Amino acid sequence: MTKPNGSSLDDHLDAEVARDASLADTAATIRALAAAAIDVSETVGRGSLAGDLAAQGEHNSDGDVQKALDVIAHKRFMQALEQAPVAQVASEEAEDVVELKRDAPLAVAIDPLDGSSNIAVGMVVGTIFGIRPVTRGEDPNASFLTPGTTQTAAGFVVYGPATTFVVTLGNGTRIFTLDRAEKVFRLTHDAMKIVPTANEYAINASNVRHWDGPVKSFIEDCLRGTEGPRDRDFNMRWTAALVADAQRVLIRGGVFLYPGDNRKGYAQGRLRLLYETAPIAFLIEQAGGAATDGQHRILERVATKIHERSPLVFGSTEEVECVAKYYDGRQPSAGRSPLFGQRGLMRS
Ligand SMILES: O=P(O)(O)OC[C@H]1O[C@](O)(COP(=O)(O)O)[C@@H](O)[C@@H]1O
Ligand SMILES: [Mg+2]
Ligand SMILES: [Mg+2]
Repeated sequence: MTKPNGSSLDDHLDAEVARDASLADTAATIRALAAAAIDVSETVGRGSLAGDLAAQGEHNSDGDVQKALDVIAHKRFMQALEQAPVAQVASEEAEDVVELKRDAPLAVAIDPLDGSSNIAVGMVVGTIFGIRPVTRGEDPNASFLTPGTTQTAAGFVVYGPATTFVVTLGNGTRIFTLDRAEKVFRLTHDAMKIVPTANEYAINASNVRHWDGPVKSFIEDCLRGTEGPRDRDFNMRWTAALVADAQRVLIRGGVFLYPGDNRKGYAQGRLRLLYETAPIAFLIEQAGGAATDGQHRILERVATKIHERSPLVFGSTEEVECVAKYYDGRQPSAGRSPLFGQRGLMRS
């Protein structure tokens, strides 16, 4: 049994290992990641006093320019994972799989610093990770080319006004908040339950002209509010850090979309399957929500390469299901009733 609010992440991990002894290595890895997160939190908290954390460096695996904080976080988390029972790491900030302890049982996919565009403006950033068993074989990527259902744990850290550590080991999703004085993560949100429906959506609406028909129709019907088929008004939020949007959805529901679109290189959206969408999907499902690529469950998706992207729609079950209806034609208003005349603001 998990201890009440205020109990430490360590206590929770002990309880999880008592429930299932096979989680001992996973728990040890989470402890190492949490210690590193406290260090990264301190650097983020110093802001510009820590130097130019947004200073630009090399290009990473995805072609994004690495910022100083991306590199600091990558190094600190790699250092942590070297001390854990981890054989392989797939990091956003490393082109190839990094080999650690040869005979160790686990593989970790990590986005050391999520929300990089927020660094320069002192806004929320985070870290995302997914842990899965090692698959031994010829292919050095083999451990990561398995469905998200093989994850033994997933989590993310939000470096915001408070630093939070959000984690699941397959037995519910919990939020631990950093007690800065004692340098301990303490339980603040036990066994979370995402409300099945809510009037809030998150999408980067500047991409409207690039979206496909179902996404345009879904968002347009949200915008039409009580005058449209949804018959209720919606609010919109976009933090530009997946971790912060995910934490909001966990706490008060809603739906997040980063779909594929017709910009060059964005057919599968922007987010990476192994260290962004699959861990978030595990956490969301463990809190009673849903996570799809628009139609299909993210956790069943299998990567073919370590930096593969995937579309992501997650949140309150009824909202995620509603998006699927626009994709498969079950939503009668999909493709008609435009906002402005015959041709909608967002429909081509
Ligand atoms: O700038 P956009 O297209 O709105 O994308 C924002 C999304 O990109 C990300 O910043 C991608 O993460 P990285 O910063 O790790 O590359 C997400 O956190 C966020 O949801
Ligand atoms: Mg990211
Ligand atoms: Mg990143």
